[in-house]
Amino acid sequence: MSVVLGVLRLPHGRDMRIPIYETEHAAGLDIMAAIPEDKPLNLAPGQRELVSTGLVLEVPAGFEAQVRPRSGLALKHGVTVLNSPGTIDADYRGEVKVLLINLGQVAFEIRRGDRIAQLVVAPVSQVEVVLVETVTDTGRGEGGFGSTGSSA
Ligand SMILES: O=c1ccn([C@H]2C[C@H](O)[C@@H](COP(=O)(O)OP(=O)(O)OP(=O)(O)O)O2)c(=O)[nH]1
Ligand SMILES: [Mg+2]
Repeated sequence: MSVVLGVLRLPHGRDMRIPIYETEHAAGLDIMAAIPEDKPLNLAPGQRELVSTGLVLEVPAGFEAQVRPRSGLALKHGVTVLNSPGTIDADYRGEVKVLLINLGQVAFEIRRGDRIAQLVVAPVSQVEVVLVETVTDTGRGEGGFGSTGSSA
């Protein structure tokens, strides 16, 4: 059975196309900037901005929607999602927004309808949190952060 993602377009996003998978097995649904046509966003180097998408999602319980960067924007312009991957909780009913940052050297202009990020819908587990006094021994133990060596 397919997983259904409810997508509501807010008034300022009514004319925008709904997110679609661009290829047969794409993981991400591209989402667009729903900013005013006459007010493009000029993202200066180092600047971050919360960008409207005009979308409210109804993510099914047991899933989340992740807001991920588009690799092309990152490679060509140094523009990425600051809090990547952003988390859209299944019970969130506000507008999905994308926190973009320009890590490049030059300003980057975003216009209405530009694809700024992608949504990946993924299953999540809510666990039962149990307070314990000890944890089991393992081979790794406390080793981490490069403890297994730096060579391939
Ligand atoms: O990139 C993002 C990340 C989050 N959200 C929305 C949906 C999410 O369900 C809500 C809360 O996100 P998060 O838990 O990451 O933020 P918080 O700082 O912990 O805020 P809160 O106290 O509201 O949980 O904000 C977005 O629209 N875009
Ligand atoms: Mg939170």
